Amino acid sequence: MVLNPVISKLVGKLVVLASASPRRQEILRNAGLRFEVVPSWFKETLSKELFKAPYEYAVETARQKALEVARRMPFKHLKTPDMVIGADTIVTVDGMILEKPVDKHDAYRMLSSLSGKEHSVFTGVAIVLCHEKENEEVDYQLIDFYEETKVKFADLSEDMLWEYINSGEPMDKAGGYGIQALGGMLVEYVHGDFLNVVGFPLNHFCKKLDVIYNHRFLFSDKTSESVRLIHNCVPSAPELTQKPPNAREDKSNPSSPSASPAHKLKRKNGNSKASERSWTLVNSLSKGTDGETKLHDSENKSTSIISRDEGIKLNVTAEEDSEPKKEDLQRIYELLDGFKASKALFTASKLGVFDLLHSKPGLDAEQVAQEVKASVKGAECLLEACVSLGLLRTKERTCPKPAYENTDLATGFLRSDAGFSLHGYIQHCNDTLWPLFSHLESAVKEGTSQREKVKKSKDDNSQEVKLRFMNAMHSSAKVAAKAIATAFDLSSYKTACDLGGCTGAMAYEFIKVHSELSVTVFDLPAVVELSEYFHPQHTDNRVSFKAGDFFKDELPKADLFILVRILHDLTDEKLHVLLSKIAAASTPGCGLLLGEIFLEEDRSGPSCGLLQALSMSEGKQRSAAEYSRLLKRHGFITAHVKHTNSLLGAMLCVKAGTTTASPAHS
Ligand SMILES: O=c1[nH]cc([C@@H]2O[C@H](COP(=O)(O)OP(=O)(O)OP(=O)(O)O)[C@@H](O)[C@H]2O)c(=O)[nH]1
Repeated sequence: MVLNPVISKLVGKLVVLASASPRRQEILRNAGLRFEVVPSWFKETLSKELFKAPYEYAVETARQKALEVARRMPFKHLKTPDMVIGADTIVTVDGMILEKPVDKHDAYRMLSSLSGKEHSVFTGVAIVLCHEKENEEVDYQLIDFYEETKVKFADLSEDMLWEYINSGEPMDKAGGYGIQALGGMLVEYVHGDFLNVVGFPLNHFCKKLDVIYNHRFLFSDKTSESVRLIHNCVPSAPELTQKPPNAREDKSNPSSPSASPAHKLKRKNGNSKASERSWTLVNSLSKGTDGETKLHDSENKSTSIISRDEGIKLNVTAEEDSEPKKEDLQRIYELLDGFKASKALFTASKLGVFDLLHSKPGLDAEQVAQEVKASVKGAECLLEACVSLGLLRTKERTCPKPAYENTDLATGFLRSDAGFSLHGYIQHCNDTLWPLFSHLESAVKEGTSQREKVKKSKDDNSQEVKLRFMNAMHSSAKVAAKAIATAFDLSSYKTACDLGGCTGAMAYEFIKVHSELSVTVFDLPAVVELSEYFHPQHTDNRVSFKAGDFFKDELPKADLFILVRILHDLTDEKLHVLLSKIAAASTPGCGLLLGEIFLEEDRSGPSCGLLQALSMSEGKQRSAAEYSRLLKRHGFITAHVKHTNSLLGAMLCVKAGTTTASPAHS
């Protein structure tokens, strides 16, 4: 086996790592593999006593992790990966399976059981190969394996143990240690693959790839014994989480895997950290009616009920006066204080603090106060708050008064003349969104936007107000423009029309990255008139502006229509009016490129989209699949969806019909 050719077989394929483990990502990245990370939502709830050997448990967990992602992606991400890789690492000692400790005491229990002894580390790996069939169904083929490494720990004194535990390192690691870091100091010897202990057996994986690709038994030969069509062979996770009717708990034997209730339980169940914790101290387990399993946690005095198909349904806590957890309190206070942080940012931006400290870094509070015409006390508080928010930092100097300067964040985004300045958008947040949100309670009760309640000043229609709004749109468009413009290969398109393109921020970025493209910005006459304030110094005649109303007027001819942050503002009704006009102006093969915040399919996030919806006057936030369905009704078939580095996702759709242009995925 030669490594590089093996990895290079995967070039151009959509390889997905179904793991949140940073170590797995690093191991594979260092090996030169290009992949996307989609952490698995599989809840590690398999009953350990169902498996004859510990490695079977690790392999089955790895399979379920990978399959969950392989099954989810065509629906959630609207793309089918070529390969999904899942892994699960466990440690076994004295017949017990150790996973990641749930708290310091659990870590102590694990590490003291490893002290002075040899133990085994197993990593189960599952490779799921996805084959899309013509009818859009997907066939899955599964290859799995495991690797064992023996590790011997030195005798660990109590002091050593606690010092290590207090370093925090054990908490997200199988067996409670990280061999690659401080944990390496506890180890006397390693027999076998070191990377297997860290979380991924790279060598064995490459050998498997070699077999898959170089021996050509997989993609071409579906009858191979090594390949399994998963619906024939893999029990679903709920089946595996049930105890067999005759399974007995051997509580008398401490080495029996079933003796420790923690082994039967998963730490990852439930959505919240609170429910994760309540799993960990469970110390009795009883079978209820209707296939429910009840878990009694005597220490936390709580009962959790697991149903056959749903995982945890309920978590009833009997006593509520226990110490609140620090992270929970922190999270709540972060939310409570969110508005204060926003307002501190708005104020510092409005007073010009970031511009001032860019031109004169190292001023103290008194000097800043003088320059921005504020009180010394007020400036001092504001500057300190900005330091705590990571927007400013204090410069080291001998003088007793702290001297302030911008952090990279402020330099990059908060200066009014920064390339990606959000100054205009911050002003919009302060002047328009902030007052709207102060009426949120009525907005929610009445189900209407509160725009008319926000006091209108008589010059609301003034040029200055319009320019301020355009500036806000301009700054947020500039930040997202590159990600949208480069999301797909658009080389087959020569003319584009950016509908509602405002100042042309998007259009100028598009022509920068697509040398053959010309873009017409189509917007309302008042917008087009003011857009010249925003044109770059050296305008390019590949960008032109056309005034019109896209609901009423004829649209310019183009072979690519661009709609960035337009559709979420429209009701379904208006959206159909606009889409039918675009469809009428498009010929088969024409593209429609959407830039929007795409909600999760279950509408559980992202919060930036859901929070924005709270102040929207009409329209609604939608998921990529929803947009895709709406566009399909107008003959646009979704070609690709891309989750970009910016807040916006990108979706490229193509007008159906006989076509000459066929855009490729970049
Ligand atoms: O010496 C080390 N041993 C183990 C680890 C890390 O431990 C975890 C094992 O946990 P698991 O297999 O359940 O994987 P997760 O981290 O939960 O990620 P998934 O999303 O894949 O479930 C793993 O991260 C190892 O890397 C270590 O770092 N050093």
